[in-house]
Amino acid sequence: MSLASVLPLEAASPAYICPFDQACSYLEAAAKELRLDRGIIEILSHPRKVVTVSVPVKLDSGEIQVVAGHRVQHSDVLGPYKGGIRYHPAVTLREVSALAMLMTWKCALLGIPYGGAKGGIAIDPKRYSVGELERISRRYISELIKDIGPSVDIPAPDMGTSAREMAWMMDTYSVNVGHAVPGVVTGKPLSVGGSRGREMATGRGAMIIVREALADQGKSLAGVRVAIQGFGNVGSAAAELLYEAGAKIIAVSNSAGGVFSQDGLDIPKLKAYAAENRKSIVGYPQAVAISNADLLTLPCDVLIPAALENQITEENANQVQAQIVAEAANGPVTLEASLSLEARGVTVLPDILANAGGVVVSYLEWVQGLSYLFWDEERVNREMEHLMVQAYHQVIQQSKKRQVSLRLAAYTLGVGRVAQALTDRGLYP
Ligand SMILES: NC(=O)C1=CN([C@@H]2O[C@H](COP(=O)(O)OP(=O)(O)OC[C@H]3O[C@@H](n4cnc5c(N)ncnc54)[C@H](OP(=O)(O)O)[C@@H]3O)[C@@H](O)[C@H]2O)C=CC1
Ligand SMILES: O=C(O)CCC(=O)C(=O)O
Repeated sequence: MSLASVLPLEAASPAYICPFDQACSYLEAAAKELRLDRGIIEILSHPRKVVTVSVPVKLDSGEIQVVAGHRVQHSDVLGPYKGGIRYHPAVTLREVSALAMLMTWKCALLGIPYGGAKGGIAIDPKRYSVGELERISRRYISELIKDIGPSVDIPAPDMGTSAREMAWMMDTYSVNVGHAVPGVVTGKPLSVGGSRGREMATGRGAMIIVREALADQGKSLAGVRVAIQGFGNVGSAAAELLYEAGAKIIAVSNSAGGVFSQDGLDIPKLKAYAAENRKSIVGYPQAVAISNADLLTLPCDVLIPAALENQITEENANQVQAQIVAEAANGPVTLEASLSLEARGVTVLPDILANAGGVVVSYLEWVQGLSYLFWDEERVNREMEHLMVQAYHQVIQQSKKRQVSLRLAAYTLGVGRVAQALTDRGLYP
């Protein structure tokens, strides 16, 4: 039985690519390669717990609106559930379920003692005031109070959320239980027990993985031409760090479109422009305007999709000109597109590896909080880099040993570790 029979069907256009079906296909492929028992696959293809809550919010106008909030806990075989909370209009239960499953494999691949979860609310945060977002965040977490906790399920930021929302959530949880519980969320501001380095962590992790992949091809970051889709937390941090390392960032984009410069964008100037223009990069004077679709097919060495799922599909995969595609977003390349890119010799660095820097520093934040001892940024970055480089080499080794793609190598490692723990714990009926 697949989850399709458990999750309600959501509005589907003919072009709809179900993220949960994609996630299950990856699981199936890894399980086949590992010759896993059907019973184990059955367990792992179902989230352990799916919670949907109604979140009533009083808008500034006085009107009451009710939005749906989800939290999907895929697996806690290796430790507490872990994963971000997304605020985006396209959030669906199937998407959140897929992202929760990816978190399970990501944490296992990186060797951090967590399971996988994800949360989401189908709102466009740009359409709400700060006060409304605070009320939504607090009510959502109040509704989930019995399902989360520092040793149960630890949320973190994802698209549309940041340290600000994590502080509200930490406060709401703490007030509910009667004492401060910083460990209930990660990605918090430093003032309430956040970790140095968390804000840049996902982008930094992506930069490290790209650097390692280039090194394997006898190249360095210096002078490499990079295009980045998405200029939010992940995309802008990756752009900044790659720029500092000497790469030429020739294009970046956000939901409104992109900017391109043949000679490379001045990323600090572009960030300053975005800060002055309510995060918008559109209209940046020292570049040419391009569309998101154009960005993906630019001639460049490295393409970093750092926004939404399903951006590179069967439709445009054969137009991608980059030699390396680093999935800083979750699920930006579909299964079919991945196969098509790999068949052309393009290196696809899979999401559960390329964007794991965020959850690794979340783990380091949690460890620091639990031990009441906070590190300087240099130490946080060093510990993160160690885990990222180690995972990268494990994936490369696995890929060579099994003669499979990097994605399948990463999945076999993640899925294999969870399956092993499941069997050792005796949870396999
Ligand atoms: N934050 C984290 O620590 C982690 C995030 N990720 C993944 O990285 C991705 C990005 O997350 P994050 O940077 O945190 O999110 P943010 O909300 O900070 O930024 C998202 C960026 O994507 C842009 N965007 C949205 N829709 C589109 C579109 N249709 N085309 C092009 N760009 C678009 C946004 O543009 P605009 O500002 O105009 O809306 C914004 O620039 C997600 O897939 C997330 O799951 C993975 C691991 C950890
Ligand atoms: O930092 C975390 O705990 C989770 C980050 C996340 O949601 C992700 O890696 O997709």
